[in-house]
Amino acid sequence: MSEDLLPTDPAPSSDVNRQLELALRERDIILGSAGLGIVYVRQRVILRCNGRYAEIFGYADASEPLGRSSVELYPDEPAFKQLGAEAYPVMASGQRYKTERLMRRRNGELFWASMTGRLIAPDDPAQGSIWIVDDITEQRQAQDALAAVTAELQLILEHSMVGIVFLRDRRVTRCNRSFELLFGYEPGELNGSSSRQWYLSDADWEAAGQRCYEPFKQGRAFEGEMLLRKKDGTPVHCEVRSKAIDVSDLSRGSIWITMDISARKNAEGALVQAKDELEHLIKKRTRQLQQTVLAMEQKVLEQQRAEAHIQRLAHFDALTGLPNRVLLAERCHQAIEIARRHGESLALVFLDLDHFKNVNDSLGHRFGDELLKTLARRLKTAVREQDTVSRLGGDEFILVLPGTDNTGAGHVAEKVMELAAQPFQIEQHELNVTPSIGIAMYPSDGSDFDALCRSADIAMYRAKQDGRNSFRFFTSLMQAEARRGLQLENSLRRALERDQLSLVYQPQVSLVSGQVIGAEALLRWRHPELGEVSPAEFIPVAESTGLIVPIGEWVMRTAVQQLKAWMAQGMAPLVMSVNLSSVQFRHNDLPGQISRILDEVALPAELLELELTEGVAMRDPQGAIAVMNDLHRRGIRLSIDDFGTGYSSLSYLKKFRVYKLKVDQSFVRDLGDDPEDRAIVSAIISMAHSLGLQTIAEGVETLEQMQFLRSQGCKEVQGYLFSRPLRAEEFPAFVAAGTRVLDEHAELWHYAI
Ligand SMILES: Nc1nc2c(ncn2[C@@H]2O[C@@H]3COP(=O)(O)O[C@H]4[C@@H](O)[C@H](n5cnc6c(=O)[nH]c(N)nc65)O[C@@H]4COP(=O)(O)O[C@H]3[C@H]2O)c(=O)[nH]1
Repeated sequence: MSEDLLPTDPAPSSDVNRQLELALRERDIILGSAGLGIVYVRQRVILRCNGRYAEIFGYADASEPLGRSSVELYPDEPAFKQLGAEAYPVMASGQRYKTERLMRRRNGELFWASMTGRLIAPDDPAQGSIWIVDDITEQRQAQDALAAVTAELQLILEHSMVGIVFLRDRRVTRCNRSFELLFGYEPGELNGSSSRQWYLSDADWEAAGQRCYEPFKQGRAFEGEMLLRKKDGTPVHCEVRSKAIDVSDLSRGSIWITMDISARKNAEGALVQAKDELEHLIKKRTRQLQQTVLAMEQKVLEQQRAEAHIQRLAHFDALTGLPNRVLLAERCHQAIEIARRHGESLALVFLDLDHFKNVNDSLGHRFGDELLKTLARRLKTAVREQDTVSRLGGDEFILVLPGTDNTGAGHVAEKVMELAAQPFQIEQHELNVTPSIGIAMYPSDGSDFDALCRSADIAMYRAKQDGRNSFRFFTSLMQAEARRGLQLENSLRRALERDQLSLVYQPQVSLVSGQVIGAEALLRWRHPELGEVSPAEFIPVAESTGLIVPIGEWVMRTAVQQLKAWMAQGMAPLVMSVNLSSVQFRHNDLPGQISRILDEVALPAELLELELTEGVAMRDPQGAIAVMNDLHRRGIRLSIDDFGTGYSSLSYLKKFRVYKLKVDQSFVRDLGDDPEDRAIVSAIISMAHSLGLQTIAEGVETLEQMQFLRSQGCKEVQGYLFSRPLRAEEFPAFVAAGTRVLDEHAELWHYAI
């Protein structure tokens, strides 16, 4: 190998030669075994090289390159020259020249070579140079790869969107721009600084260090969210992922990948808030809905109740709970239908309490209501399951009794009379009432509900007329009378305008002086077809239709005009009594109306006397007292007509501004043979005296009656004994002859006196 590298020199002596030869051999062996290529080049020609050199450049052995131009070893001539230009100045200064270059193998392949060259004689470059060459292609490739990876990593680091920081001993060794931007630092500002600065507090910093220690030690990544701070102190939510660079040596530090999640956190916060608000809203809405639903349920319930109530009201009487007229009509229609199909009869019983109004007026509606409720309960006990007991209103009840004939209806009516007759104990009061009952039968008295009602009503009315407290079956005669009532009503409407009304005057005589001291005006109606109609028949019709108001005014005006006319004819003044219906009495401005008439006629008020029945004060005693007071103030006299027949309350009587009581003719009629009537009449007269009231008795037909009345202290009388009601033109003559009547009975008269 030595000959491969060095020129063979002649040996100076055998020993010396021998030693030199050995030394050269050692050197050759060393060079030959060297792992690096070594070449001796002079004047661009390869003079010597070792095996490794030949191997590197692709020669078969170390002898093959010898004598070849070293230029071939370069990629091209310029490369060769460039090396020469760079290397020879260095080598000429005695230094080694070191470079890494691309060189060319024998097969033309380029490879990276590290080359270290030195001139054998720096002062004589022509002596050539020795180069140590190594094939570093693999190393360069590895370096390139590493550089590429490093560059890539650098790229990643620099352009990563997330912040990346390398810490050692918790100080920044390196970080990317994103990390700096994340925390608001200038480029490079963080290098070498402590990580403490982006923690909010020492405690946080310590805690973070402790939290990541364990994962680092185990080679795991630490992951978590942290609230950190920017350079200016602004808090920033970060997601952090960190790992020790070398698990076996934690002192080599760690890498931290940091991401700003403030936006996400804010969004999450906003989301949580929005969710909370939504939940709150939903809860509120749910509450509202629940309330609405509740309110609606309540409303529906109320509606249902109201409907049920309306339904009940529509079909049942609120006071007694009995079916009302509507339901009664329905049931009656059904019952009639069944009766018609089976050819059966049916009874409709109309019940009305006598003088029930008095209970209400005297004790109050509460008592009246209680009485009606009790009566309703009693009535239900009187009938069968299939019967209907209903209340029409007021004190009117109707019973429908399917499959009932006259006998059965009569029994029920008697039973009802009994039940109604039993006293009603309401609070501390024991009340007694009597019913008047009318019965109509299907099919004889009506083929439908309305017709049966009308018939029963007529029958009931008849029961009342016949003295009340009784029952009557409807008859065809009643039908005729009812028809007449209707006819009267229609005719009465035109009676005034057709001048069919007139007045007659019944003299009133003083039992003290025997003189005619007054006249009672009594109304007469002469109908062209019906003839003379009794006021007892048409006055109730006039009252029920309200016609009594204009008729009454006419009576008043006619009566006072008549008195005025008589006086004008020379008759001594006397008192004109005019009957006043309770309907008139309740009419607005009665006192004013009477005063106007008196003014019109220019008659002193004290010559007019108004006869009121006891009933006028029943409905509204206080109002009646006020009207009486008003009339009294105007100087108009008041008397109570038909005294004893009504429902007088003595306590009210004392307050009434009346000056006279008129004893009803029903008591006078039987004075002769009824001790009870005598007792009543004497009681009325003495009571009147004790109240400071005068008395007049009506319907006096006999001397006995007159004598009795006079003996009891009654001062005035009227009746057929003295005179029937007279026509106006007859009256003055009677007054003139009046004493004659008494004269006829002068003996008795004197006896009586
Ligand atoms: N049996 C008998 N009867 C006698 C006797 N003396 C008089 N009468 C009659 O008895 C009635 C007395 O009148 P009244 O009690 O006010 O009863 C009156 C009165 O309540 C009412 N009335 C009559 N005219 C009017 C009027 O102008 N206005 C009002 N509101 N009612 C009147 O009609 C009722 C009946 O009147 P009249 O048929 O005129 O019947 C009169 C009269 O004709 C007698 O000795 N024996």
